[in-house]
Amino acid sequence: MVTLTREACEEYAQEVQKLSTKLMELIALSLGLPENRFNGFFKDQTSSIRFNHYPSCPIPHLALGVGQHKDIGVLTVLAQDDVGGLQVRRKIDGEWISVKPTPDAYIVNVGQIMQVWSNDKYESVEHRVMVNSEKERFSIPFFLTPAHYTMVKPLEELTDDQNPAKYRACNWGKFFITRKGSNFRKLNVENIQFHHFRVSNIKKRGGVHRKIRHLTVTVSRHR
Ligand SMILES: O=C(O)CCC(=O)C(=O)O
Ligand SMILES: [Fe+2]
Repeated sequence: MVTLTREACEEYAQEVQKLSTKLMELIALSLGLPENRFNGFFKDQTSSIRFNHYPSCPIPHLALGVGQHKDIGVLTVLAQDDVGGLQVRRKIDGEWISVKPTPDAYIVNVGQIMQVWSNDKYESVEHRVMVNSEKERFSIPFFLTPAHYTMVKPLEELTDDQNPAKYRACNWGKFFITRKGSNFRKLNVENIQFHHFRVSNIKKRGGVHRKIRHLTVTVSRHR
């Protein structure tokens, strides 16, 4: 039995938000942008935290952990215990690769908004969670998402004639509401995705960009 107080959750949210701001500054620099380039998007951010509990199951492959998906936000900062179960999909062969839990480390997933902002320079990774046959598992993802009024589109500094925008603009608030409202209702229909806003028929020009899909960040935790 785990007891969480509101104060502990709020304090945790504030700290992980600060970490996310720092990560966004580093990502901005990695894209050749000013350190504070993303700050404005998060003034009225809609970020959220989820507390996941995965009970054990003697027949894990018949149990639903979390089905395959790509996170839709900007970044996900995931704290997990030492049980394991998170798997990422290797793009070249579609193989599911287990992410071994590293003590005192977060898993940072690139979300689809980051993919759009960077015009595919960063790429969101598909992942899923398998449950464990003996042990229950806990994880706490922090989903960094921008203000609801943000129009999500490739940053102008990262596009030009040689490298045109690969996505049309999309209002984050509307996208989120549409997705939430349709979730799990129509299992045979793909939920709204950012790739639906991809501009079709863009000719590939120039070289292949290096894709950055998955980061592991080690942080010291206050005990
Ligand atoms: O529990 C995990 O390791 C990941 C959960 C997840 O992918 C999600 O909540 O989006
Ligand atoms: Fe996820």
